[in-house]
Amino acid sequence: MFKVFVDGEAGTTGLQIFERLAKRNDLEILKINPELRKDVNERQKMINESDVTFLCLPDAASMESAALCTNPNTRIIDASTAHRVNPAWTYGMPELSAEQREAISKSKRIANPGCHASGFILGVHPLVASGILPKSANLAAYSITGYSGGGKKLIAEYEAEDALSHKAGESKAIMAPAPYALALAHKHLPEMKKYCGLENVPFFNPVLGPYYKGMAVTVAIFPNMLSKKVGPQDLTEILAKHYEGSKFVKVLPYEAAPVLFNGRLDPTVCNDTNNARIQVFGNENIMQVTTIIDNLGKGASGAAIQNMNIALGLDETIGLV
Ligand SMILES: NC(=O)C1=CN([C@@H]2O[C@H](COP(=O)(O)OP(=O)(O)OC[C@H]3O[C@@H](n4cnc5c(N)ncnc54)[C@H](OP(=O)(O)O)[C@@H]3O)[C@@H](O)[C@H]2O)C=CC1
Ligand SMILES: CC(=O)N[C@@H](CCC(=O)OP(=O)(O)O)C(=O)O
Repeated sequence: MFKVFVDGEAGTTGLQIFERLAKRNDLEILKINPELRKDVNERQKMINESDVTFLCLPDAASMESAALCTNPNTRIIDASTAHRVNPAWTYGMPELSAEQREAISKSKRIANPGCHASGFILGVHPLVASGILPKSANLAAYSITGYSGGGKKLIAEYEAEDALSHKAGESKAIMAPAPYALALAHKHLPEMKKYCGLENVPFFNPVLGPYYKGMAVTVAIFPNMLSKKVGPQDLTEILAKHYEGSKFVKVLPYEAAPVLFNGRLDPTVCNDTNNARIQVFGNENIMQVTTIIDNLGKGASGAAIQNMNIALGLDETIGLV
């Protein structure tokens, strides 16, 4: 039976991975003494005893843990930003291509994608790969996210007693959507650029909402960016062809007048699943590609489990909905 260790199991991502693993009877979960969970020697022992170790830690601690691994058979799946554009690691997005899936299945070092980056890349990569969107395109995107994306610290801020309570006529900054990363240097930009094959760093504006989880990443597409004249129906077909047969990525049909939640987009529709839903909106004069995921699902823990399944040669859907 494969042995699995979660380094950082007390954190937001770690806890979700741990909960998903606990339901499985095909794996043995290595448990660390909670009092020793930050002890380097104890972590080193667990990592080297495991067939798979998930790193659910801040970047510096992830790099430290990766360096502790000396067992050549241990596969490391890192949820942090530390190794995502490091060529010695495999980017954990099997939906990029058959080659990427194959690379993940053979890799001992897998970098799990960032949540915003997952939404962006799933929507943009197939358009670049098909040639319809040139690599030189200057893209602009925004992403609406729940506060769990910021881990324990942000959750505590949003869930502080009374933080989200609201009376009519009373304004509270925390109740309003909050754009951040305003220096336009968000930490997911390098992976977005690299794995979409873009020449230029995109404009990217994440917006934090006063709700726990769920994410919608939207990219603007102007006709003069494209290599030939196409409309939203054509972009939908390119995306649908790329994700044909995908277990988790669904491309919704194009509708000129989409049926949405009271006329609005619902960033929570993929919550508690490992699914991504992509839809193209607009008309032939201006379009947008929107990808919805659970930031803790396909944006973190779900993707990590999917990568583990592939790396262990198992059915990629085991333990995931
Ligand atoms: N939340 C999300 O949506 C996503 C998060 N990620 C990434 O996953 C990683 C974990 O994030 P998240 O779960 O949100 O963060 P949290 O802050 O919720 O959890 C991090 C955990 O790591 C523990 N930790 C910190 N330093 C060490 C150390 N030196 N040794 C052992 N444990 C340590 C913390 O301990 P303590 O409990 O004492 O604070 C905490 O339990 C980060 O790199 C994050 O960027 C990736 C995708 C999405
Ligand atoms: C709401 C919020 O703060 N979200 C985090 C991203 C969460 C994520 O994907 O994390 P890593 O790239 O660190 O793995 C952010 O935008 O920095």
